[in-house]
Amino acid sequence: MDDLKFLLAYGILAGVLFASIRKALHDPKSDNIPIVGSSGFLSSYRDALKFMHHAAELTQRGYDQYPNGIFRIARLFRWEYVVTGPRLIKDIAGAPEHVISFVEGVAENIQTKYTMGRDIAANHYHQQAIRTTLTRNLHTCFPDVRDEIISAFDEVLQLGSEWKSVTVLPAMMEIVARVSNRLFVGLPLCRNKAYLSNNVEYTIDVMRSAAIIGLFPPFLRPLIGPIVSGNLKSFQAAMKFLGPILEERLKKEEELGPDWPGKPNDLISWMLEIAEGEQRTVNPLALRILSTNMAAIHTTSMAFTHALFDLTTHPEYLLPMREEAERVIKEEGWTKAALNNMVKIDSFFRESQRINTLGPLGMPRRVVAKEGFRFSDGTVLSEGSYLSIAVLATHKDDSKYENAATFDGFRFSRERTEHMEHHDPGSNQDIFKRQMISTAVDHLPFGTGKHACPGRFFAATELKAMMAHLVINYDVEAEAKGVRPPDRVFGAMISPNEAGKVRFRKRQ
Ligand code: HEM
Repeated sequence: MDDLKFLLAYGILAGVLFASIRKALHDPKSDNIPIVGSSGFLSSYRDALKFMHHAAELTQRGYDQYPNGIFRIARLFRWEYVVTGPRLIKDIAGAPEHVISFVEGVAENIQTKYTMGRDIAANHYHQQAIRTTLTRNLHTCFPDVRDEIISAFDEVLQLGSEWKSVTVLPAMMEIVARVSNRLFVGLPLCRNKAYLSNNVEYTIDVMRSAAIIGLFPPFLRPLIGPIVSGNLKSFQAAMKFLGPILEERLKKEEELGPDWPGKPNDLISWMLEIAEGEQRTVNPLALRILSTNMAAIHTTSMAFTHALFDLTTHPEYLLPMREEAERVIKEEGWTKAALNNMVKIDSFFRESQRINTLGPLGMPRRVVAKEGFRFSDGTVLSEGSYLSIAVLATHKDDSKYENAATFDGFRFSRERTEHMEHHDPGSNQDIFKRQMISTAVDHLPFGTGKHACPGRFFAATELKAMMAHLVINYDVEAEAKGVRPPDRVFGAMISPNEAGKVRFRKRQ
């Protein structure tokens, strides 16, 4: 459908649906939950449109008024219930899936049913493989990760001793896609440019289709969804690459058994160890490789890009991180365990993730229990309510972080050192809480609780190894001294500037 026809159809439908939207916005059980913005029908509709460009301001306004409670903001066809404060965040983090659903919350954002199919929402064995086998294999597979980082930096950045400007986000997307796929599908596919860019395209395809479907009221989505996202081109393209490999693996298992000699140690094998019945066929396996790429590539490359923009805006951090990386590698060599001792680099990422969240809101959920959900302060959200957490406002709260608005790259490594000096070194509990991978009610880049990102151990290993490689081997500086390329804001999503550049050169 071309754009004009699409807009026309949408305009007519919007008119017809006017009255039903009003009904959808009214929920008597939640009438006592304060509204940030307007409560009138037309004005709340205007607020919903405003949310697309001012989500962070609206959320911050709500957070300032209700720092330990729940407020609501109008979205196009529903209310968004925004939760703040440690007590209520804990309520969400600990709630079971059949009461407050992660899957249904995410489904609203990516329209899973139409963009990726019902099966992926119903069966999560790839997440189990990431949480267990992939994470356990990080030590063993670290030499592969390291090898891929070296060749990807060389081939993607193509640097010599002269300064060169590089557009950071696309370059990091390529490097991260390669390094991640070294563990997901192995060599040689992890270096196939067409396969890698198709993975990036798949995520964009899904997000674009989801955004269009989300413009329609829920009852029209079963009609519109398949038209908008039917047979995503990038899924068909991915099958060209993944199909033959998966067929080969399935054939080998059938002929030689599950532990055949020379079986690769990668995500395909780890998924096959868990998958049962129908899931042990090419399409479901390919969809899960794509879905893992979707969860991994954009998030990790955005985190590295933000960190690089932070580093070049605050160049005073470069030498201490270089000194740390060189010292640790000299003492321990390039191992996963050595990364644990790079506390400054770890702290730098934790701080960068604190300041640069994926959006003002996080941890999207939907209440699915028939009786609704009662928070520990007595507030009730009825079945069907969509909720999320004011992540960015929490991270920028001065009562939780000293000078919260200021980027302080070593705030967490300092806290860890101070803790070591003043406490029994045997009681390590609190120190670990300040690591990049540790989630908390006031530190939510990876979420917290039951659905906290299972890929964060891999992401941290990859990001820290990339940063150590970078500071040891390259000089890096801002394109314009002291200027950080401004973030891009799309509705409730914040991304580092995709055109932002920094300058690199190989160290002499
Ligand atoms: C810096 C990089 C990353 C960030 C910032 C990130 C962030 C997140 C967040 C915020 C969630 C949702 C948590 C919630 O709502 O409670 C999540 C879930 C998830 N992430 Fe990540 N992630 C990253 C890297 C990765 C990687 C590398 C993988 C795969 C290897 C991965 C796989 C997943 C999966 C499978 C889920 C769904 C978990 C579930 O259903 O319980 N992520 N991630």
